[in-house]
Amino acid sequence: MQTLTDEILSQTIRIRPKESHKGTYGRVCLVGGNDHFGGAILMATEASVYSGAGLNTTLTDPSNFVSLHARMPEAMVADFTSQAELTELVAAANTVVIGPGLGTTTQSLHVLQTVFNTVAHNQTLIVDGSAITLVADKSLQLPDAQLIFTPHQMEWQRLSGIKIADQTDEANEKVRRELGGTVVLKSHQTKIYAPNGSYLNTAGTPAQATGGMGDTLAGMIGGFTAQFADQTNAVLAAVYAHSAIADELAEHQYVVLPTQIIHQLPQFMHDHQA
Ligand SMILES: NC(=O)C1=CN([C@@H]2O[C@H](COP(=O)(O)OP(=O)(O)OC[C@H]3O[C@@H](n4cnc5c(N)ncnc54)[C@H](O)[C@@H]3O)[C@@H](O)[C@H]2O)[C@@H](O)CC1
Ligand SMILES: Nc1ncnc2c1ncn2[C@@H]1O[C@H](COP(=O)(O)OP(=O)(O)O)[C@@H](O)[C@H]1O
Ligand SMILES: [Mg+2]
Repeated sequence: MQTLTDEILSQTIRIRPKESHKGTYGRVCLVGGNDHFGGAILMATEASVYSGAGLNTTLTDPSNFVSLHARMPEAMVADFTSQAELTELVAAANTVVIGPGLGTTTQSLHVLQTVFNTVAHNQTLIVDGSAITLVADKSLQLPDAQLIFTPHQMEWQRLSGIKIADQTDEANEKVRRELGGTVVLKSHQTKIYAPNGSYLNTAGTPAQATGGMGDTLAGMIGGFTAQFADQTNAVLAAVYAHSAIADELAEHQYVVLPTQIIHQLPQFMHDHQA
């Protein structure tokens, strides 16, 4: 297992070429946020926007439209209960993030199944939060896409069948191979099991232990994978940046809020581009 260092940032975050436009930096679709968990998809969206994804569209419950527009005029919004909008927008994305605040109702399942039926082999699909729980509970068949799962330990227990106490590298890697794709197993020391090897994130702080922290990471992974060509490095850099920013803030703060990490992103990425 390799330990992540700040080298992953300069290996991943590129100085932007002059001749470029929003289309150069990827299209992200974020799907989630039911009528109880609007905050989750709001944070994921804000994290993708602040990571620099060129175009961001959020598919959510209409009850979240006003708050999304008010906080983030940069993002477009659409109704995830409309099958037509969902399929059209998801099909046009480079990266799709599904799960933050999606919930586990029949409607949530319908949205997830539609996304799974729509995504194609060349698209990156980040499966987070409720989407992981639904895949596990309903034994859903996974789509043929570039899959990135972002479970915390309890979600990984549900998805992999491995109890938290038994989540060894060997057992985790075996299930990753069966699932295909990459697994970001979140904890106080997040581990990333990728097709090319596994990585340990020693950055991060208990000041991060607050609701919405993972929703924010999912949005960052969305923004990074949409912009940066090497998909594994994009995931690793997002995980590392999320924790490294928190560590900097925690030098002077007891708790670090997800939105504070998000607002530091443009400056942090500026300081680590190469
Ligand atoms: N503001 C919002 O709208 C928020 C919405 N959220 C959404 O709520 C839904 C349910 O997610 P939850 O994770 O809260 O619920 P879950 O029921 O999936 O998992 C939480 C449970 O797992 C346990 N657990 C064990 N190890 C853990 C670890 N390493 N990290 C985290 N939890 C661990 C916790 O003690 C807790 O009992 C998701 O869709 C999520 O996106 C949450 O992110 C909280 C904030
Ligand atoms: N004690 C801790 N030390 C370091 N990182 C932590 C700690 N507690 C939580 N985190 C990080 O916070 C995030 C929590 O994700 P998650 O549980 O999915 O949050 P939510 O679903 O509420 O957004 C993960 O990235 C995890 O690594
Ligand atoms: Mg979560």
